[in-house]
Amino acid sequence: MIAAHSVADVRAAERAVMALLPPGTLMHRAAAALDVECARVLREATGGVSGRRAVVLAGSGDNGGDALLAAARLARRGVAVTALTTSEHVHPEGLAAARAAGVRTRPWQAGDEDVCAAADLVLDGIAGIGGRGGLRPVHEGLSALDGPVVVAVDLPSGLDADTGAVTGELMAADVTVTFGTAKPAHLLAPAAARCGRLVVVDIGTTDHLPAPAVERVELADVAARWRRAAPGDDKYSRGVVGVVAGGPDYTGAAVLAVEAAVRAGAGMVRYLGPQHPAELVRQRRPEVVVGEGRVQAWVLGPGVSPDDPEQQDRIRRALASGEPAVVDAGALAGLPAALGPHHVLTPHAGELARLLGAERRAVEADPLTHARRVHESTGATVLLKGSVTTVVGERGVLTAAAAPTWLSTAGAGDVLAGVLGAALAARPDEDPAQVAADAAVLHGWAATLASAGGPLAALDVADAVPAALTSLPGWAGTGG
Ligand SMILES: NC(=O)C1=CN([C@@H]2O[C@H](COP(=O)(O)OP(=O)(O)OC[C@H]3O[C@@H](n4cnc5c(N)ncnc54)[C@H](O)[C@@H]3O)[C@@H](O)[C@H]2O)[C@@H](O)CC1
Ligand SMILES: Nc1ncnc2c1ncn2[C@@H]1O[C@H](COP(=O)(O)OP(=O)(O)O)[C@@H](O)[C@H]1O
Ligand SMILES: [K+]
Repeated sequence: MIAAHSVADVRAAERAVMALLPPGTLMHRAAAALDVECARVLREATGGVSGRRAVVLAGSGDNGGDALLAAARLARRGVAVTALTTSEHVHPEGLAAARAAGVRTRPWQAGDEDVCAAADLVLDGIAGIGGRGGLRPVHEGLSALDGPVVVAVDLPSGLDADTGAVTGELMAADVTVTFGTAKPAHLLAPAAARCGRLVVVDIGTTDHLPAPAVERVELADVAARWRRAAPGDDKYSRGVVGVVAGGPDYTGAAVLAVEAAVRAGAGMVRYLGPQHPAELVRQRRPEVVVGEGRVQAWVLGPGVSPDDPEQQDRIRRALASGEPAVVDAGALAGLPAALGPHHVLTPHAGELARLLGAERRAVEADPLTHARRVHESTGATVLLKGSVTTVVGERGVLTAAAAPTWLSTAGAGDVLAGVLGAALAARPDEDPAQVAADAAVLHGWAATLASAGGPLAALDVADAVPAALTSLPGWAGTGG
């Protein structure tokens, strides 16, 4: 798990530690880590450090102070450093240290993108956790910078650290060096993709940080939590999944959701739907029972039309049953007023936008804020799909990343719904958001195996789930 803390919590932890240390200690720790990372990156990119050219961009806040102190250290290693200040007021001690070490310093001027482009490395210290709104117009040209390695101090300047919203131009980083803990923007879409490799540096604040605001679930976490079949189990205790999916138009969604639930370890799968998809489901998976009966969790909506009265009636009854449910695709169309955290809504950005009456583009620019809005207005757990999947539940925010981009293929969402249904049925007493994030991580890992770097078919993702489970790091050591 990678933990990220809110700006308010980071500032409080830094205040607590600073009260115990000589002034400037934390900034010097940050600068020392930046210096080491910049030297590493320069060596990787150019084969050396001394004699290489670096441009350091330094803004008005402490982020600029970190950058200037790092500039001084790099200059002492023999790097030719130019510091361009982007504000009239920059950290005085940092500026003095940089000048004393031989750094050339001057204010940023129009056209300085070219100076940056000619460098081996650019260190972005324009703004950190106090920044937002994207690069200022005068620096916007940096968004097209091509050539030098870019290292961001704390985060690419202009990102909103708490939400990961991208509301303007940014200079994407190859490496981001952050202090004390990750910030939500490092883990959330769309910001995470602009941060490059993330390096979290311990500056002594760890013991002063509360519970994280956002957690990224990793493969080892899934291995530790995924429910195994135990000697005392029978098919009912392992969890029966009821699938209401498919219709006259979308028969395949039923097959995909059912296949995924079976492969993810459901004790039994019941299918409810019209005759044609039911026949296809039976052909593909003779294990499935067609018809009503008791279930431990529901998968509702893949391939269901909003105008299909029989399927919509089954969905309504399932939502009112009190059992946990995955609420996907056609089940998102007419949500009842009474939803709870055991209902896991699984929209993609377009579906979430429709739920809110918002623009899809607005959701994509700030997925967390929009997912949170749906969680707050419905009471349901919200799993928003995308290159990073964001889960908002009662106890906080979880993310699943690292799915291959080839997963953006028709039917992949139906497979996720089935995997999640099996997990909810098997883990009835756990936080549904945690279960949902685990399912999304497993789904992404199964896609990685199915893809092997190339195109994949959604059904292959479902079929890769058992191998994905057994290849999780720590699976064997944790009872599998
Ligand atoms: N407090 C501490 O002791 C520590 C702070 N650290 C550094 O301090 C930073 C936070 O410092 P600050 O609170 O001064 O905040 P920033 O350094 O992020 O600066 C905020 C200022 O930047 C300007 N700004 C905001 N958005 C901008 C944009 N889009 N473009 C250009 N300028 C913009 C505004 O004038 C704002 O007041 C962290 O990101 C980290 O780099 C580190 O040194 C670790 C220890
Ligand atoms: N760019 C991407 N990189 C990685 N995974 C993605 C990307 N875009 C979408 N996904 C994942 O692919 C799946 C697509 O689901 P969905 O949009 O519901 O498709 P469908 O409705 O066709 O089944 C989701 O699990 C989503 O998180
Ligand atoms: K920065």
